[in-house]
Amino acid sequence: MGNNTRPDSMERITTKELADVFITEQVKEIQAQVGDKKVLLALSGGVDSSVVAALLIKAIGKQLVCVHVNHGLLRKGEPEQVVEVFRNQMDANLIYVDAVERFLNKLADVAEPEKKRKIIGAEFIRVFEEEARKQEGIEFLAQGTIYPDIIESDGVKAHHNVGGLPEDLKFELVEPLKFLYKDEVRVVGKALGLPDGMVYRQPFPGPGLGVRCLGAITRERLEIVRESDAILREEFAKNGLEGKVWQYFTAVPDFRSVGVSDGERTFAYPVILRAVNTVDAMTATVENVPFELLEHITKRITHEVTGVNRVLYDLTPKPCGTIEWE
Ligand SMILES: Nc1ncnc2c1ncn2[C@@H]1O[C@H](COP(=O)(O)OP(=O)(O)OP(=O)(O)O)[C@@H](O)[C@H]1O
Repeated sequence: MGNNTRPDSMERITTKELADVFITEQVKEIQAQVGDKKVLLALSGGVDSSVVAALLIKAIGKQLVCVHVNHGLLRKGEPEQVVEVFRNQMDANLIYVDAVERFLNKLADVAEPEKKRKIIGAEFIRVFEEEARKQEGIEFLAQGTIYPDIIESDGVKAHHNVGGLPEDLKFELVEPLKFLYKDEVRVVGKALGLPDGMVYRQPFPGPGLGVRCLGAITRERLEIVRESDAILREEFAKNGLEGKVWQYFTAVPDFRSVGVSDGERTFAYPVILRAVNTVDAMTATVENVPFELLEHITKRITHEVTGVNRVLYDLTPKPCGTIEWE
């Protein structure tokens, strides 16, 4: 597994120049490690795996096989962005797996949050394993392990990422970011030419929108979560809150309430807005979003998203709430 301690001499990567030096070094190391063999990577479109992908494309081009799984729980526009950036712009070897039906069928009628998370995690490994078995001659698995992942696991565990693959698919690991902190990963990503929307993306839970579509997931409510989240993100970006607020999203409960629209009774879902700031995710405070902006977002969501008749703003800090609802 190699050494897992960041060398004391390693300078913090804060500028493009430092990032370029890191990239040049890593390209050489990756080429030396991999030779002419093939490398597999699960590419979520999140910062870590995207930066690993861009680095490996630079080092070994089409010897890298990226697998992106659309499990139906990604944010609006995300799968399309992965295809656009990696397949169209970087000419990567990208396998796009449409597994939406498969995941949603498995999740039907499952309301318990931990059970939902387990199903999503297990199904992800199964889909990834199937794709891995279709490939010939893979010898390496690239992972977006970063230094906090190693610190959190005391350097003992190889990593949380695509752990869980069966024994016969235990490839040698390629982990070029394993000594970097998140801010350094972003600087490297920018130097590699990844779009800002990818490099500065806010944290997104592994099970995706699945834990924001509260209770048993339905296609109707999942669409409400996705569309309302897109409106919230658009408005935060327009109003200078993107990059300022640590995390913001919408959640949709599994009950409806009575409302009125054009003189007619409605019976529709509420959308909960959440916007929080934190340093270490152990505690969090609620962002003081201007009231007029909350009103504007409420108006847009209730007018533009079908099946919604109320919008609520979650004022709960952590503790006693958690950041996510499930
Ligand atoms: N939909 C997906 N398609 C392909 N790979 C995925 C997908 N979701 C997660 N992964 C893989 O699992 C890893 C861990 O996912 P997790 O959601 O915990 O994000 P992370 O550790 O913040 O990494 P990232 O920033 O790359 O998303 C990712 O780095 C990626 O390799």
